[in-house]
Amino acid sequence: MKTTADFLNMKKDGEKVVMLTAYDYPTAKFAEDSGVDVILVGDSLGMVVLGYDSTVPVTVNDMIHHGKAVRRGAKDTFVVVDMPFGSYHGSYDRTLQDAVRIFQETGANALKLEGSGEVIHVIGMLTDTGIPVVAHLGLLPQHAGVLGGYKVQGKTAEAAEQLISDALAAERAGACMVVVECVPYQLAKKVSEALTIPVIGIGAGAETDGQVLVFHDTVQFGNHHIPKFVKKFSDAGRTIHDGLTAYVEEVKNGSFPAEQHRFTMKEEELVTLYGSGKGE
Ligand SMILES: Nc1nc(=O)c2c([nH]1)NC[C@@H]1CN(c3ccc(C(=O)N[C@@H](CCC(=O)O)C(=O)O)cc3)CN21
Ligand SMILES: CC(C)C(=O)C(=O)O
Ligand SMILES: [Mg+2]
Repeated sequence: MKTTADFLNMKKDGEKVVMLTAYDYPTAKFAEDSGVDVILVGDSLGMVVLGYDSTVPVTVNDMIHHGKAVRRGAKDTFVVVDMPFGSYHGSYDRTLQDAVRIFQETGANALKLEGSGEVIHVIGMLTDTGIPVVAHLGLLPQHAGVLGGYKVQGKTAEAAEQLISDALAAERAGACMVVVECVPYQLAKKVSEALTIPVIGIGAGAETDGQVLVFHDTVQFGNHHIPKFVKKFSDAGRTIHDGLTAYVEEVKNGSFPAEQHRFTMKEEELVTLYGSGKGE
């Protein structure tokens, strides 16, 4: 299992950190077997596996349910779990209670929080408690309602400067990693150069310390909208569709199940059952 210290060294050595989302046991196993460095149990699960049209309806219990399955599937991979909408903006006590629950019950190695401002204090508070924290800046999907949709962030010099200072503040507060989502590549590069901790990009170009993608986008699992910044590395959706239409067709036309898919009763049992050797 890699540690936060290993990720710092990877950045120093110029080795990219590969992060991928997973939400269940088999996907976590695939991710671990493929050599992914960090698995993110993203609240994007609300959209790609629960069918909501944003991440806002996702609950602490949802994150725990999926986080536990991922942990069981990837025992040797660093697992980060997203804190869901509204779970870290209330009182200190409630935030700590939710964070401790997610961290203890899932066995995650770190929690991820979207935003800056007040969230910087929360990063410090959780780090002081002993919970490693990944910061998430740029496009904040939990703020889509306020931001007016999923739009590229940090496009003006002023917004870019703000994002750099937010990233520095997150690092000072103790964050072990930063995810920057949907920002111009020139800004992502500047942020990566400004920080000691690894900066993981999504829709942020190639000049970050690592990349993260949503599993269902990477392998085209499902017929959801796939953002422009995604490369489709395989076509699982097509493979699954082809397999299932063949299944339907073969049941309908009687070619499945075949002889090798059935069980047979012995001749003497058939004699007892039917009084003759004919079970057919
Ligand atoms: N399937 C999936 N993939 C993701 O990467 C993802 C989620 N869901 N859900 C949570 C957030 C939301 N994210 C998104 C979703 C859509 C766009 C998108 O459609 N962006 C536009 C560009 C918008 C612009 O030009 O300002 C695009 O065409 O890609 C971006 C990020 C990233 N995360
Ligand atoms: C898009 C990534 C960074 C994320 O937060 C998620 O999958 O929820
Ligand atoms: Mg998320």
